Amino acid sequence: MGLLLKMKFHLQTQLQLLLLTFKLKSMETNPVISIRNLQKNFLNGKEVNHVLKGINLDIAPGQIIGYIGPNGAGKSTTVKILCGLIEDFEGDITVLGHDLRTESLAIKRRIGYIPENAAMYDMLTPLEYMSFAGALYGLPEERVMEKAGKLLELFEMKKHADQRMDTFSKGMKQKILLISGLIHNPDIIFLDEPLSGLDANSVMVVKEVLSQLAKDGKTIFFCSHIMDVVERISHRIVLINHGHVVADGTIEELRSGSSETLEKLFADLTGQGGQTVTAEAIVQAFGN
Ligand SMILES: Nc1ncnc2c1ncn2[C@@H]1O[C@H](COP(=O)(O)OP(=O)(O)OP(=O)(O)O)[C@@H](O)[C@H]1O
Repeated sequence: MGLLLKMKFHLQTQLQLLLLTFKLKSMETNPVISIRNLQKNFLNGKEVNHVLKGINLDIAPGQIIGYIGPNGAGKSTTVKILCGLIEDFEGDITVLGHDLRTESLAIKRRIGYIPENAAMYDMLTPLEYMSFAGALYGLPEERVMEKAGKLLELFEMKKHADQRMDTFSKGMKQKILLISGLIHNPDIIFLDEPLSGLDANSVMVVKEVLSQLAKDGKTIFFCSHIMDVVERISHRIVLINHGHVVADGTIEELRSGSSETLEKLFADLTGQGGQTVTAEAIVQAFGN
C-alpha cells in the first residue's frame, strides 16, 4: 500500500472514530424530552385550577421514568401534553428534538401513547384494530400482522385475535392497547397506569417488556400508583405534588441511604402519612 493510501486510510479511521465519539457523546447529553417551566391551568366554572405550576425535566434516552404523585396531581395531564393531546399549555417542550408546539405531528409519528382508559373501537377484533392502528402510521400490512402476531402470543392473547373486543375484560383490552401502542416501534412510550386491570402474569410480562424496550434504547415514561413496581423498574422516579416536582432521582438517591420504601417516601413528601387515622375515620363514619 502506498504511503498516500495509508495516510488516507488512517485519516478515514480517525474521522470515523471522532464521529462515533461525537454521536455517543450527543446520545449521552441530548435529552429526548426537555420540559421548561410547564404550566397548565383548567377552568372549573369560574375557579382556576392550577394543576402544573412550573415543571422542569430533562429526560435521557433509554431510561424508564416512573412519574408518580397523588390523585389529581397532574400526571395524566403532563402525559397528554407531551403526547400533543392538550395543546394549550405554558412553557417550552421539545420531544426528540422537535418543538411540541410547532412540530407535534413529527413527534406523534415517533411516540406511543397507552392511556389507562381509551375509547377503543371494540366492535373490531384485535387484528382488525391493529391493522387500523398500523394503517394510521402508514405501515405495511404484512409487517403489522407479523408484529401483532408475536405480541399477541407474548401477552397470551393469540387465541382471541379474531374475537370482537366488546366481549373482552378490562385487562384484555389493556393488553390490546399496549400492543397497539408499540406496533409502530416508537422511540418514546408513554404509559398511563399500564398495569391497571392486568393479572399477575401480565404485570410480569409488561415489566419485562418495558425493561427490554429500555435496553433497546427506547425511553419509557409511565405513571403508576403501584409503588413497588415503580421502585423496581424505574431508572429515575419523578414525584409531583401541588404542581411542582418534589422529588427526582434514582430510588437509591430518593432513599438517600435510608431503607425507607418508596411508599413511605411518597406519603412523607405528599403529606399523606395519616392513612391509619383516615381509615379509622372512614370506618367510624360508616358505623354512625
Ligand atoms: N379536561 C379537564 N378539564 C378540567 N379539569 C381537568 C381536566 N383534565 C384534568 N383536570 C383536572 O386536573 C387535575 C389533574 O388531573 P390528572 O388527571 O392529570 O391527575 P392525575 O395525577 O393523573 O390523577 P390520578 O392519579 O387520579 O389519575 C385534576 O384536578 C383534574 O380534575
